[in-house]
Amino acid sequence: MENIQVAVRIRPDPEPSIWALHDQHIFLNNQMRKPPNGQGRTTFAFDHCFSQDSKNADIYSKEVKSLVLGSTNGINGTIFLYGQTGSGKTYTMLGKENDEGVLLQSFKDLFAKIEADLNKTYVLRCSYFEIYNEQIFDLLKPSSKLQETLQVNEDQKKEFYVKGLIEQSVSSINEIFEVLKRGEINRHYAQTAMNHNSSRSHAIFRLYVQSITNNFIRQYRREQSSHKFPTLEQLEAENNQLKGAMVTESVLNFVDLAGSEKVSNHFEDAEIQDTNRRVKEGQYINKSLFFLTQVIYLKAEDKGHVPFRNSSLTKILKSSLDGSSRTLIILCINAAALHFDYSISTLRFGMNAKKIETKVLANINYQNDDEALKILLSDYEKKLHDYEKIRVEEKEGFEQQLNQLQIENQSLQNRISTQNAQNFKCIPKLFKEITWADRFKHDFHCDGAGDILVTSKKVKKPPQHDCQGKLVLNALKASEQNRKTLLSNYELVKKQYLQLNECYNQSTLRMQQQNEQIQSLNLQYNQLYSYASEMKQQLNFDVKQLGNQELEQTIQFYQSQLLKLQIEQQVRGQSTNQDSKKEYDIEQFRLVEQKEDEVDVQQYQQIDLDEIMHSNLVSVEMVKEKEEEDHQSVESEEFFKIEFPTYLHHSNNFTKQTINETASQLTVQDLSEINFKNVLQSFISEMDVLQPSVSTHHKNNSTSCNKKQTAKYKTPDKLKKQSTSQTTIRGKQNIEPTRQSFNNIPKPKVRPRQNGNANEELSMLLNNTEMSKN
Ligand SMILES: Nc1ncnc2c1ncn2[C@@H]1O[C@H](COP(=O)(O)OP(=O)(O)OP(=O)(O)O)[C@@H](O)[C@H]1O
Repeated sequence: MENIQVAVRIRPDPEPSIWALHDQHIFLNNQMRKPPNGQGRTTFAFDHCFSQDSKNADIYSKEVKSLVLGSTNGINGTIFLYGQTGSGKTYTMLGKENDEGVLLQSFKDLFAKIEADLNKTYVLRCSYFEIYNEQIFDLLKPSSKLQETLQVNEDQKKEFYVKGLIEQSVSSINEIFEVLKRGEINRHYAQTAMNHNSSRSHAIFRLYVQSITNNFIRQYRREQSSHKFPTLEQLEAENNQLKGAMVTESVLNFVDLAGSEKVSNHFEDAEIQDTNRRVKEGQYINKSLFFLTQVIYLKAEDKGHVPFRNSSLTKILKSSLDGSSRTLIILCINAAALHFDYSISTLRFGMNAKKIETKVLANINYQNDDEALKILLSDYEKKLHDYEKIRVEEKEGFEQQLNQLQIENQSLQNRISTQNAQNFKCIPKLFKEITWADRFKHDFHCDGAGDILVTSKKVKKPPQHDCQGKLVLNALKASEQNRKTLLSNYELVKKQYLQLNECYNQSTLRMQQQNEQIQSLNLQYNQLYSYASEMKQQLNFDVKQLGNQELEQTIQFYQSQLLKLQIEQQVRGQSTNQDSKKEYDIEQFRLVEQKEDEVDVQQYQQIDLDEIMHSNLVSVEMVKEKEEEDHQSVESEEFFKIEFPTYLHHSNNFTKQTINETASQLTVQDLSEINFKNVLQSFISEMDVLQPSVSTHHKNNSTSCNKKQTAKYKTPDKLKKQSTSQTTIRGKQNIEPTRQSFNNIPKPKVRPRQNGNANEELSMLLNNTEMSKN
C-alpha cells in the first residue's frame, strides 16, 4: 500500500508571502501567527513543499519523474494539479519557454527510457480531453467536430472508459508533442468559440504505455542498438525459438483541474456530509471537482462506499484513486494574504488526499508469443489506422476549409459587386464635389474640426466615404482617375466658356453701339419729324398767308401803278413834290423787296390757293390791260379814279369770299390752323378797313396797313417758336411719328417767280421821270 503523494507549491507573487516552508511543512509566517476567522490548523506537512523560487524541473525531478517512469513497468500513474484559479496549475503542467512543464519533461524522460530499454519494445497511445460542465470533449478531434461530446462507459471488468475517445499512437517524442500541441489549440478554440471557461474545465492528458518483451524482441533490440540488423533468415530462425512474452500495461494521467475556489471547504463538518445537500450545491459549482473532493475525503476516511459514479471526473480517475495507481497531487497556492482562505482550503484538500492509500501494482501479463505478436500487429494496424484517419480528417478539414474559402470568396465577390455599384453611384456625387471644390478652390481651407471653411464661413463637412480595405482603395483610385478626367474636361469647357463669353461681350458692345446709333437716329428722326410738322404748319400758314400777301402785293402793285400815273400826270404839268416822291419810292422799293423775299419762301403749296392766285392774276392782267389803256387814252385816268376802286372792291370781296371758303375747309385739328384762322379773320377785317380808303388815301393807308401787318402778323421766327411749342404739346399726346409718315412729308416745290419784273418796271419809270425832269 502506498499513500497518495501530495506536494505543495507556492506561486510567486509581488505581495509578501504569508507562508513559510520548512522541510516538508508549510505554515503561516511570523506576520500571520494567528489565522483570520479563528481557523485552527495553519501548519501542514506534505511530501514536498516547493517555495516561490522553485522551478518546474525541481517538481518534476523530485515528485513526477519516478511516477512517470514507473509506467514503463506497468504501474499506473496520476498527477493532479489542484488549487484556486491563477495559482499556477497550468504553469506547472505545461510551463513556459524557460521553465518547461512537468508534462513535457515526462515525455522526454519516458521516451529516453524507452529508447534506452534494450529488452522491450513499447506501444504508446495518448488521449487529450476536457471535462466541462460534466461533458467530455475530445481535444484531439478536428475542430469541426470538437462540439461532439463523449460518454463514460463501464466495461466488463467494471472499469470506466470514455467511449469513442481518440487514442493516438505515438512512437517518438515529436509525435507526442504534435498531439499535445493539437489538443492545446483545440482547448483554446473551445475557450473562444465554445465559451469554455478554462478555470472551470478539467483538462486530462492520458498516455497509455504498453511494453512487450520476449527473446526475439530482446535480441532484435540489442542488435538494433549495435546497428547490427539481423537478416530475414536469422529472424525466422530465432522466431522459432520464442517461448512466451511479457506484456506490461499502464496509464499515465496528467490532470489539470478546474479552480478549486468554488468547492466547499468544510468536508470535515458533519453537516456537509449529507450527500443530497452536496449534490444540490454541486449544481451551482463545478460538480466534478466537488465529487472528486468528496471521493478523496471518503477514501481518506475509509468510510465505505465511495461514489465514483457521481461524476465523469471521478469515473475516469477511479483507477487512479481506487486501484493500483501511483497518484501525485500537487497543491498550488497563492502566497498573498488575500488568498488565505482558498489556500487553506487547498491545503486541507491535500491533507485529506494524503491519507488515501493505493495498492501500487504493476500490470504485467505473460502471454505466448502469438499474443505479443498480436499486440504489436494491432499496434501497427492502429498506427496505420490513425495515419489513415488523420489523412482523411485532414482531407475533410481541407475540403471544409476549401468550402469555407469558396463561400468567403463568393461573399467577397458580392461585396466587390456591391461596392462597385456604390462607387458608380458615387461618381456623380464626386463630380459635384469636384465642381464644388474647383469653384471654391481659391477660397476654401480646412479648420481644426475637419470642416471646410469658405471665406471663413462654414459650408459643409468634407465628403466622407465608407472604408472597406482594398475595395475602397481601388474605388478611390478609380475615382481619382475619374476626377482627373473630369478636371481636364472641366478645363476644356471652361476655356470654351471664356471664348464664348468674350464673343458675347463683343456682341453686347456692338449691340450697345448700335442701340446708341438707333437712339441717335430716332432723335434725329424725331427732330426731323418735329421740324417737318413745324414746316408743314409753317407752310400751311405761309400758303394761307401767301394769298393775303399776294393780294396785298396786288394792291401795292395797283397803288404803284396809280402812283406812276400820278407821277406821269405831274410830269405832264403838275408840280411834283420830290421829297415825298423819294420817300414814296423808297417805301415802294422796300415793299417790292419784301415781296420778292416772300415769293422765295413760297416753295411749296398744299391747299387750294389756285383760285386765289388765279383771281389775283386776273386782277393783275386786268390792271395791265387798264394800264395799257391808260397809255393809250386819257379816259383811263377816269377809269382809275372812278371804276377801278369799284372793281378793286369787287375783287377783294371775291378774294375774301374765297379765303373764307378755304378757311371753312380747314379742320380745327391743328392749333396752327386755328392761328391761321385767326390771322385770316384779322386779315379779312383789315381788308374791310382798308377797302374804303384805297382810292383816296392809298399811300398812307398802304403804309399803315403794312405796319399793322408787320406788327400783327407773326414773323417766321415767332411762328417757328410757337410751332415748336405746339409740337411739344403734340408730343405729349403721344402721337408717334413713323418713317412712313416721315416719308410722306411733302417735298418742297419751287414755284416760278410771278412778278419778277416789277422792280425793273419801277426803276424804268423812275428813270423816265428823272429824264423828263431834266
Ligand atoms: N511558478 C510560477 N512562476 C512564474 N509564473 C507563474 C508561476 N505560477 C503561475 N504563474 C503565472 O501565473 C498566471 C496564472 O497561472 P496559471 O494559469 O498556471 O494558473 P491556473 O491555476 O492554471 O489558473 P486556472 O485555474 O484559471 O487555469 C500565469 O500567467 C502564469 O504564468
